[in-house]
Amino acid sequence: MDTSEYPLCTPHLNPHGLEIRMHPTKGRGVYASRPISVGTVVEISPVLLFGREEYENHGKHTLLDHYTFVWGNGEMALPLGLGSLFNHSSSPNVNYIKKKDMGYIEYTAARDLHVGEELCIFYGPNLWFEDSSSQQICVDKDHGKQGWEAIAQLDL
Ligand SMILES: C[S@@+](CC[C@H](N)C(=O)[O-])C[C@H]1O[C@@H](n2cnc3c(N)ncnc32)[C@H](O)[C@@H]1O
Repeated sequence: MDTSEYPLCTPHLNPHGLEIRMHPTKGRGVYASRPISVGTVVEISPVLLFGREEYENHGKHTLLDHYTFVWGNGEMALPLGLGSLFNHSSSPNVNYIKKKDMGYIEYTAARDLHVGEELCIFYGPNLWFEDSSSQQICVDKDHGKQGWEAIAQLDL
């Protein structure tokens, strides 16, 4: 994914001082500028929903496919706000829960977070890119069928 056109740091208003910064290999990511305690709700992202047909015929053939979460019943959800910018970690420091009835995703600190630390979520076991945080090579050649869909299996 080419993120070279983005600035190194993007202004963002967040009550916990989260910042959007450019990581050398992962692209943009979300970082703590202040200490954050375990259990803090760090972000609430309303979602933009795509129906099964629209996503199958259009969305999944675009950049959207790097950002959408499986929502259920064939629907896919694009988090608006910081929710689209959390990178993946196999040992995430942020948990999330899909509030399907309310149409948003809530992200919570899984442990105490330190200044300068990147906030990451777990995308699932089937990645479509090389995970540069763990140095593990884990490329799914058929990510259109898996990738984010693995998150639905976890469905917190
Ligand atoms: C939801 S986006 C996250 C925000 C993205 N970094 C950006 O700048 O728009 C998912 C994409 O970020 C990149 N990414 C996320 N986690 C990564 C990781 N651990 N290692 C390498 N790339 C990662 C991959 O290109 C992936 O398709």
